[in-house]
Amino acid sequence: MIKMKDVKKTYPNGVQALNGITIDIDLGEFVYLVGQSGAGKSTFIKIIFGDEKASAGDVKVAGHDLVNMKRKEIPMLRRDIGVVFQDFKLLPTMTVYENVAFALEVVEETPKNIRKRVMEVLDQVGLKNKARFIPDELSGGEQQRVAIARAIANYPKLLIADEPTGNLDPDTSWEIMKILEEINAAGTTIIMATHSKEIVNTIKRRVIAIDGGIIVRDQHRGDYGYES
Ligand SMILES: Nc1ncnc2c1ncn2[C@@H]1O[C@H](COP(=O)(O)OP(=O)(O)OP(=O)(O)O)[C@@H](O)[C@H]1O
Repeated sequence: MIKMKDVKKTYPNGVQALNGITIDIDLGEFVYLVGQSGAGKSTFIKIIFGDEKASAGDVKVAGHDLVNMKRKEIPMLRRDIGVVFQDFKLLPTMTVYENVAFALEVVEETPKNIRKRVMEVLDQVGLKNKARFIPDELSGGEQQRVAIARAIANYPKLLIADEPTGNLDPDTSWEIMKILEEINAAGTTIIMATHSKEIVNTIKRRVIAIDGGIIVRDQHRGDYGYES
């Protein structure tokens, strides 16, 4: 699903955020990405969904060659990847329904299929009854569930979550984790950057630790390994 070889990233200001990352992540895996602030987690994630380009090395994601990819090909890559952020990034003037439908309209799904699929994913995240609400009328956990529904609406092979529970209280965080586990159990590969020691040490999965732009640990059913 993801194959990186000696990937480096130097930002225009000279910061070397990634210093030689080599990694294989298989279809269906659930991977935590851990590391201190500034370690390079977000940069790693941005390279995977084509938000930043590697300065050197090879990057293959869901069959796409990201190094030789042209900008106009990025939408094709994004069809295979759903992304969820710490701050939800919902469109504030649109309803829950419209936020999710939007993700399907841009890939030119038919109106009939959009209606069916939006209600299906809202049901999956337990928010069918809030379809007409706007984001401001929802709790943080509910907003994150809408963001997850939007991210999976187009059946992505890969779901990337950059600190999805970072703004949520512990109970709500466990609800979000339950949903992510269900999505993974249905076959979607998940990569989740997190600072939550409790989550990583409780729901045991592969742990990739990044420090100073390199992978310092890659452990099957690993621990968080830092003080939170
Ligand atoms: N757009 C950018 N331009 C220049 N430097 C950047 C940019 N984005 C990140 N950096 C730098 O690259 C390094 C890695 O940052 P990155 O955001 O990948 O870390 P992180 O592990 O995700 O941190 P956090 O846990 O705080 O989100 C840091 O030194 C950061 O300042």
